[in-house]
Amino acid sequence: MSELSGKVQTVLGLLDPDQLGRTMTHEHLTMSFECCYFPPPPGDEAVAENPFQMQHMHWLRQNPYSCHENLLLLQETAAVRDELLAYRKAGGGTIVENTTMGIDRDLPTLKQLAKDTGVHVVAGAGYYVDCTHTEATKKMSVEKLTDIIVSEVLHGADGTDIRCGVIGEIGTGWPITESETKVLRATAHAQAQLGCPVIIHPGRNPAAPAEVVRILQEAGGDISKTVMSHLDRTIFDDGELLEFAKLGSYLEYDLFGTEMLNYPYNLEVDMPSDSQRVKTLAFLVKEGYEDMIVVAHDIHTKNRLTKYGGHGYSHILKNIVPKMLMRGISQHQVDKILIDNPKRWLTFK
Ligand SMILES: CC(=O)NCCS(=O)(=O)O
Repeated sequence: MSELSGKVQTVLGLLDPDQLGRTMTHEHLTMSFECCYFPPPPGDEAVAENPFQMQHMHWLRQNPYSCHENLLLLQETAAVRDELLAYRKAGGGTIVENTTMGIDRDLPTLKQLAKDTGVHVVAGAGYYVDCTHTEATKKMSVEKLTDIIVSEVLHGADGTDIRCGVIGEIGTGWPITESETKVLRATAHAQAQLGCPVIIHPGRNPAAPAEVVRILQEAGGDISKTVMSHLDRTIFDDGELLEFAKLGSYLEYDLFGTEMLNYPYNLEVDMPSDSQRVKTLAFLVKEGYEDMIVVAHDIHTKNRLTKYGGHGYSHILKNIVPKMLMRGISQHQVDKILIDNPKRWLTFK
């Protein structure tokens, strides 16, 4: 039996799962999202150049990806430190930090933030979406990719001895590219060796999550220890959602706090409001999936920090939990979503 078995691996070392407490399963504390820059609507170029003023906050919420500076969360470590202290005060215990290779993962900063704030931080291994894969990555065999991912969990990543405690977010688009498929197979092989949690960023198409599950399953992955992220912008039809839920992955609603009229990466998508997200959670609970739901904010741009008038990392604990209770999700079920489900997922087999 490995020393990881029955434990959770944080950036500060192994932890007894009972110590995790309330857990956000998909956040970023330091990263760059430059890879996904989207040009501003015609005529808005000047606002995009100088966005951080009170009168531009609504514009930033509507166009978060159209301003280079907004994509540099890695410049905000001091603000994030304050946010994590507030998160602890609000009853938070753990954050899964999903930054992988390609979007400026910074493990020493994560370790320092965990030390400074007392929040447990679990870091992510592996690769983000295809456009961030280097030429060298694209040429690697599945075996080589597997070795790298395994090493990030067992020995440390990015030239440090800081170990990742989860594989992901593993980035995939739609359609899934050849390089992303290799990374998914490597993820499944590494998971089979390590018995570790996996988390996936699916492409923006309702068929994408099930296709990822198919590839992982075929390569020997454990879907019962896999989180499917971003369902709030991916599957909208209740019937399709229940079909996907039957495949057995954790179901993650992780864009709490995001309200956006035109989702630039797929204009077909109507981004839900927080009220609609809570309604979907209540639906899934009613259908018997209370043991499979996990939640987060997926903060990946500056404007979502409280420093810039955003909702911050405590929004779910402070505002969404009361709304969940009001909409018929019991305290026991809320505790499953915030504590028990993340704990089960994050514990190595
Ligand atoms: C960092 C990240 O991948 N966030 C998800 C953004 S998306 O618009 O929901 O794909």
